[in-house]
Amino acid sequence: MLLNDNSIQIQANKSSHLVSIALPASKSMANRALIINALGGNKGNLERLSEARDTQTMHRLLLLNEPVWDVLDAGTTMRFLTAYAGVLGLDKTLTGTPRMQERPIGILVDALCELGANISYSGKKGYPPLKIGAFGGQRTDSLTVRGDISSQYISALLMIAPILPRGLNITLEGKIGSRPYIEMTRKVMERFGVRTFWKGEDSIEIPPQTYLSADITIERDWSAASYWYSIVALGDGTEVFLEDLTDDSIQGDRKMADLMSKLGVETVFTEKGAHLRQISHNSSAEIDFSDCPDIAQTIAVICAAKGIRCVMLGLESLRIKETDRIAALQLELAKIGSKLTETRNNEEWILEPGNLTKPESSFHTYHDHRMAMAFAPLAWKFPISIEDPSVVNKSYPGFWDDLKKAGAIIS
Ligand SMILES: O=C(O)C1=C[C@@H](OP(=O)(O)O)[C@@H](O)[C@H](O)C1
Ligand SMILES: C=C(OP(=O)(O)O)C(=O)O
Repeated sequence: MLLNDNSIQIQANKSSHLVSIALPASKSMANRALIINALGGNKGNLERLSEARDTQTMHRLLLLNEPVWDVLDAGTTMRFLTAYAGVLGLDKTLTGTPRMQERPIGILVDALCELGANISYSGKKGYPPLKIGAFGGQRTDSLTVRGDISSQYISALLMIAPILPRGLNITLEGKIGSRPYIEMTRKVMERFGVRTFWKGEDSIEIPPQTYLSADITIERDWSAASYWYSIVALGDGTEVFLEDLTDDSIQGDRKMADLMSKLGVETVFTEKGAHLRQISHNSSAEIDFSDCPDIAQTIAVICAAKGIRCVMLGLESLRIKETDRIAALQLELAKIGSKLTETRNNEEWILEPGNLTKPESSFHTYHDHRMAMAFAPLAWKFPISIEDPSVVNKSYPGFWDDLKKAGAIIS
């Protein structure tokens, strides 16, 4: 489907049926595999690379011998390429969308410069665009980095660490958010023959090592799966089979299956994938999203639409993603009568569901793929319209076509 319109109308067919969906591959896993494979001389074989724009951009830029790398709106691509170009001493300007230029990167740049990289800011200090130059040789083998802003800085440092002559010791300071993404990085590194070691709770040692060649199949995306849990939860009678989605995933968003067992969806894993079916749900929930920030929007909409009061914790990082996701949720949830209120300064938010009797039906997406996909399942409750549908291309370009397979009429 060509997606150039400013908005689409969606009306769901509510008859009971089973739909089988091939989710896109995980852009997080794919972007790690691409960087690591490049650091190892591109000897590995990566199967099922994600069609997500973030991954396509990473792939293209790594092959592109040009002075300017434009990552568009891809956070991992920006952070991972900064570390990659920084330690390889590539002469590059790294830039991105206006929003990317508001997403902080100072913690990573400071760490890389301490290590010996030559990186300066072309615009505002602490933010892209960045100008990268020659690597001045390794100046230290230990760094202390804040863990409470973005785990992507830590993943970026982890991946370049083994190629440093003296290796690296990274000590993390403060609360560590998105920890499963750090573990995903360690696991993908391990598939390429490189070992890293936790020294206590907050310190990781990476001895100097060589990345080996590896054949890797990228896992299906658990963050993308979350929208199908929502469709099953809201679409009484719709059952979904998610092909090749695995129980023993390296993705933290695998947690969706456990959370949804209390919020109205049962998961049965088979050799071929995951079967989702609606079950009864609790009337309230308390969920900490520190480990899985990308499914917060999906769950907020599910709770709002099913009348579940939800205490939401660990949402701090949402303010610096593709948009300020807390502000965006507050505005859009209000249209369906729900209130999201901050109760403890930056620590706890309460979602009070309203009733869906007179909902507004037109939703803004704020350049954020997850706003579009989190609100789309509401079409299984009432006809809706979603602004800027092509925003989904960042992680899930086939989303609207898959929705049609599930009986949605999209115009
Ligand atoms: O490393 C990754 O692949 C990601 C880490 C998370 O970001 P933060 O670490 O900034 O929370 C997540 O929100 C993002 O979608 C992908
Ligand atoms: C936050 C996200 O991505 P990134 O930070 O890589 O832009 C996301 O996909 O939800």
